[in-house]
Amino acid sequence: MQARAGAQGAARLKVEGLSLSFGGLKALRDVSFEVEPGSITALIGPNGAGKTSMFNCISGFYKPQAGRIVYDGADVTRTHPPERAKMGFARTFQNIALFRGMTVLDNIKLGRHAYMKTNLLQALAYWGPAAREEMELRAEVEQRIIDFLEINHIRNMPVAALSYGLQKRVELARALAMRPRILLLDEPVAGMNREETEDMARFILDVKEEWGTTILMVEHDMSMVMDISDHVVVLNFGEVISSGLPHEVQADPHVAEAYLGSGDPAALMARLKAEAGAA
Ligand SMILES: Nc1ncnc2c1ncn2[C@@H]1O[C@H](COP(=O)(O)OP(=O)(O)OP(=O)(O)O)[C@@H](O)[C@H]1O
Repeated sequence: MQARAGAQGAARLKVEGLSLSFGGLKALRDVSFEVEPGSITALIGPNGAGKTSMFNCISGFYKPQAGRIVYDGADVTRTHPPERAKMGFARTFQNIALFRGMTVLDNIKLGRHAYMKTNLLQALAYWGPAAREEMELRAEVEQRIIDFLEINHIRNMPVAALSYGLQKRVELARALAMRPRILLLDEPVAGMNREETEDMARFILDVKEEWGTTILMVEHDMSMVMDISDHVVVLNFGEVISSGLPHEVQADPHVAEAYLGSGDPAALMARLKAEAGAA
């Protein structure tokens, strides 16, 4: 399949007994879960549950005091973010991290180049045809991503001129340009209206289905999480309190308790759906 050629095979991620403290505060306590290759796994939980801390451990920004992060069988716990990027990790950020004055296309190109040690012009001069082939392949992948995410019409526009929803889409494009084996999405639909949320949910599903990429996302929009996830992990006060299929987690009284302070799953879903509808 043409689109699948952009990805390099889905990765399996295992988090084993991870603990992280900030001084006396335990942000994560003995957290374990697994992200199956080619799945969409959602990490959810109330504010302060430890989701961002977990994400930062997985992408290498935080070093946990205990536990391991195992990527396709290799312990990557102590590796730095650029090394993880080379291994196939790519992420988006809660607050969009794009170069606002630059065009969409240049931002997408930077996603790839940021992690290259060699300056591209030098590479061209010294390696000649091999480097040119790599550049051509990269341009082809970039164009495929632009077509895939339906952003061809804005490719030469500066990011600052785009709507919030489109900026989030460009961030996804930039992450995809790294040809990731695992994509980490930090609140991909936060701040979006309903239509933008539905578009983004469709693109995330398409990335999984057409590229076969493993996806782990942190997200507060419960109806979107329940619609597109294969597996949901729930954190509360730094601990995993539930995990399973979306409908299993939805029916788990521990989850309702954590969000609502009551053990009534039906009341929880009614509230979360109302919140999603109001967004
Ligand atoms: N850099 C930090 N220094 C000190 N404490 C921190 C730091 N980052 C997070 N914490 C604390 O760790 C706990 C977990 O926070 P974290 O941001 O991981 O939760 P979260 O689930 O992502 O929350 P939210 O949904 O509000 O983003 C919180 O009590 C938070 O105050």
